[in-house]
Amino acid sequence: MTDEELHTALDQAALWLNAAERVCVLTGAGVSAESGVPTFRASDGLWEGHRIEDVASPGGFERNPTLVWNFYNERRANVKKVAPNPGHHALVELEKRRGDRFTLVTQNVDGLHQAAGSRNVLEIHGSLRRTRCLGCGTVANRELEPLGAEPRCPQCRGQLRPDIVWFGEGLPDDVWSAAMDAAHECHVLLVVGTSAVVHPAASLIPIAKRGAVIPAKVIEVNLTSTEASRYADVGLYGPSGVVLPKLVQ
Ligand SMILES: CC(C)NC(=O)[C@H](Cc1c[nH]c2ccccc12)NC(=O)[C@H](CCCC/N=C(/NCCC(=O)O)S[C@H]1O[C@H](COP(=O)(O)OP(=O)(O)OC[C@H]2O[C@@H](n3cnc4c(N)ncnc43)[C@H](O)[C@@H]2O)[C@@H](O)[C@H]1O)NC(=O)OCc1ccccc1
Ligand SMILES: [Zn+2]
Repeated sequence: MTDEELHTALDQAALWLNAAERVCVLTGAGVSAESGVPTFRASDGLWEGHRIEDVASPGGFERNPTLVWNFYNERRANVKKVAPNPGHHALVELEKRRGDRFTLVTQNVDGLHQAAGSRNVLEIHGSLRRTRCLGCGTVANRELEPLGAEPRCPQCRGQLRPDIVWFGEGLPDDVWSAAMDAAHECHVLLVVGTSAVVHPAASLIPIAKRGAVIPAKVIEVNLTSTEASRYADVGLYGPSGVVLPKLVQ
């Protein structure tokens, strides 16, 4: 996208954003790429030669919990080394201007939105920072402290798993229904750094497009066109760490 084209698209997007009463944002791995968190696509969906769907799945955990915990401990250790980027901070600024008429729905489990200062964040795929006990069900915030290959529950010594939504698992009802409501009621949906391939997360885009009262304006921010592009009213193609600060300035 030429600078001229990006400039024109930014003007249009800013107009819709400023006119919108309710704003919803959907983010994916791309918003954290400039912080040094690898995206799924960047690794061709593979980790150490394993298809991510195999590692990030209940079956994978049953077969080899140590392998799965190594996968997540490696990602926890990496997130501990990185910081939010200007894209995360721009979304914090956007929320400040909107207060409770702003909802940030993220597919990311890295917690970088909250680390940047975002408040109304819906983690529809869970978080690297939480564990869930398969014995007593306790969900605990363990931040990014090292957890070892097979962590046990401090309460009941039960087996712990990451509090993350794996492939083939349903999303947490309360968080998912809040996300659907936010998409349904928004006037602008900002879709940032997602390939929009994974479901049901990607279905938030057509939900917003249908809209409760009026169809939402969909603004896509990505390095390239995606499965979401057919719903986009305007596309801002460039690194989100560069484009988002321009959009909210
Ligand atoms: C692969 C896909 C086709 N498969 C699915 O969607 C499956 C199956 C399925 C269900 N319904 C369907 C309908 C159609 C087809 C398939 C399905 N869905 C499920 O299994 C879901 C669960 C899905 C959630 C899985 N967990 C994740 N994450 C946590 C784990 C973990 O993280 O370890 S999904 C995970 O992958 C997805 C990766 O996508 P992105 O984040 O978009 O990242 P990606 O790398 O793909 O793209 C990055 C983008 O950024 C851009 N980019 C890069 N750098 C930048 C930059 N600098 N700036 C801007 N943009 C940038 C790139 O261009 C690119 O576009 C995210 O959602 C992420 O959270 N569960 C379920 O259906 O359960 C049933 C059920 C229902 C009810 C009750 C019981 C059971
Ligand atoms: Zn327990």
